[in-house]
Amino acid sequence: MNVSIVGSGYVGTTVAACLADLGHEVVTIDIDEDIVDAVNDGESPIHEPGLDELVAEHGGGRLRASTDYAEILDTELTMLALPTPSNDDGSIDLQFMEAGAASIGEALAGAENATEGPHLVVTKSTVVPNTTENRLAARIADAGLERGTDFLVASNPEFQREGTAVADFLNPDKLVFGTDDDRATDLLHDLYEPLREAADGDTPVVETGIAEAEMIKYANNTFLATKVSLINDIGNICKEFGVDAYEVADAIGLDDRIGEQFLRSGVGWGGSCFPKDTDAIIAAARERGYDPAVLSAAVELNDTQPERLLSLLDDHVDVSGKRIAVLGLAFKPGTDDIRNTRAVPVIEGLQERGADIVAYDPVATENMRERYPDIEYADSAANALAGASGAVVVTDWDEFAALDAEFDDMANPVVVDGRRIIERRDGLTYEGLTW
Ligand SMILES: NC(=O)C1=CN([C@@H]2O[C@H](COP(=O)(O)OP(=O)(O)OC[C@H]3O[C@@H](n4cnc5c(N)ncnc54)[C@H](O)[C@@H]3O)[C@@H](O)[C@H]2O)C=CC1
Ligand SMILES: O=C(O)[C@H]1O[C@H](OP(=O)(O)OP(=O)(O)OC[C@H]2O[C@@H](n3ccc(=O)[nH]c3=O)[C@H](O)[C@@H]2O)[C@H](O)[C@@H](O)[C@@H]1O
Repeated sequence: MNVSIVGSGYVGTTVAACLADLGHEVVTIDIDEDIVDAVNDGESPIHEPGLDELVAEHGGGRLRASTDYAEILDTELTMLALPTPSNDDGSIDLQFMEAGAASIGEALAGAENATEGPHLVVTKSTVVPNTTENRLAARIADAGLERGTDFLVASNPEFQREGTAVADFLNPDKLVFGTDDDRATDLLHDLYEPLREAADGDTPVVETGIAEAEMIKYANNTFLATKVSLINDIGNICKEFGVDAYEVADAIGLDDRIGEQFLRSGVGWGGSCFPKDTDAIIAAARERGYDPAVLSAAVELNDTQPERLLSLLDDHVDVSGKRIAVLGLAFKPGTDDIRNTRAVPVIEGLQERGADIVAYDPVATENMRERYPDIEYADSAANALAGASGAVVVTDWDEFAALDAEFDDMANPVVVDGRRIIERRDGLTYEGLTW
């Protein structure tokens, strides 16, 4: 199939490179010329394990990039993989999606569509229910086009995670096709047929309405975020009783109805999606007169975990004027992404207390330096710990599990672990956040 993808960022590039690898002819359209040049030169514009190899193999061949929306005319369907950030009040900001949809409309209106039948426009980005039909279809139609005759719309949300995006896309737990037209459903089946064949054909396909598909994505992300907040709530209770929340989580995870994943309690969830998607669906619900009590509590609890971490440190050290090590800055291990990382409230809490911060992360230091240029950054965990009067662990990087003698070089060996990654041992004052 000939496929176009508007937006060549984390999702667009990953999906494009994987679809090219599965045999489709794919073109990505991006306004950023550096990204377009990189893809055509066979270089991945983003860091994801396995993506460099796929872009190197197909870039400039079955995978091309362009700044020209007219490229969509030679394709059977166009996916929108544009950003959906938050407005100041937490609601979804649709400016990028509406601009992309308007450009698609202009391209479709301005030239003869080379493919048979109405062009299919698929929302890959995460958008609140009814956005595709009410907002995006309307922007496409603004060019003088008629939905149903000139174009169709559908929703096909994406569930990949950062750090494992290629593997997640190629081996999904499910595919969700939100359509209101048989031709749209058939095209999505054609698109994913090679993926399902490669995955032994047993990937479940959920055929549903467009708004249902949009809501499935929010339900998925907010359920997982709430699951982590719930285990953090339970973990905080455990801590009050001196009970190990990880032993409790391991046991309850054996119940199939609960499941073992997303039960790692600690300093909370961050990243480019859980916080913005939770805020967006809460804002959209409130706009319609419903206040989602559980989701609001999940956010509130997530916001308090960093302060709980710091109050445990306060129990052992008066941090004012003292050197305090922050281990881990990325929102999770395996990425240099610091968007909504829990390290930010931890750093700000330490600054409010007058601490002298020294931070370390294996890959995210430069990103954090842009945000906080005035704090000290160490080039190793050992150098961050040397002379420190206390340390907090924010990201569960594997290398922190190997730390041992490095704690002996601290001025005062106190560690508060927000991710259950450091070994408790003699000579170290160790506090786990929920154990
Ligand atoms: N990052 C992730 O792991 C996941 C993200 N999502 C969702 O996918 C969507 C996209 O997210 P990311 O890929 O992370 O965004 P991103 O910010 O990495 O990429 C967006 C790309 O769109 C380009 N762009 C902006 N305006 C444009 C326009 N008018 N025309 C053409 N290109 C334009 C930008 O230059 C950028 O390269 C969001 O809705 C997000 O919630 C869903 C699942 C996973
Ligand atoms: O919509 C998205 O962008 C994506 O958001 C998340 O993926 P991601 O944010 O990349 O990372 P996760 O592995 O889900 O972790 C999110 C946060 O939760 C935290 N977490 C996760 C699991 C856990 O048990 N405990 C915990 O604190 C992580 O440390 C991290 O800060 C979802 O897992 C993906 O399915 C979804 O596609």
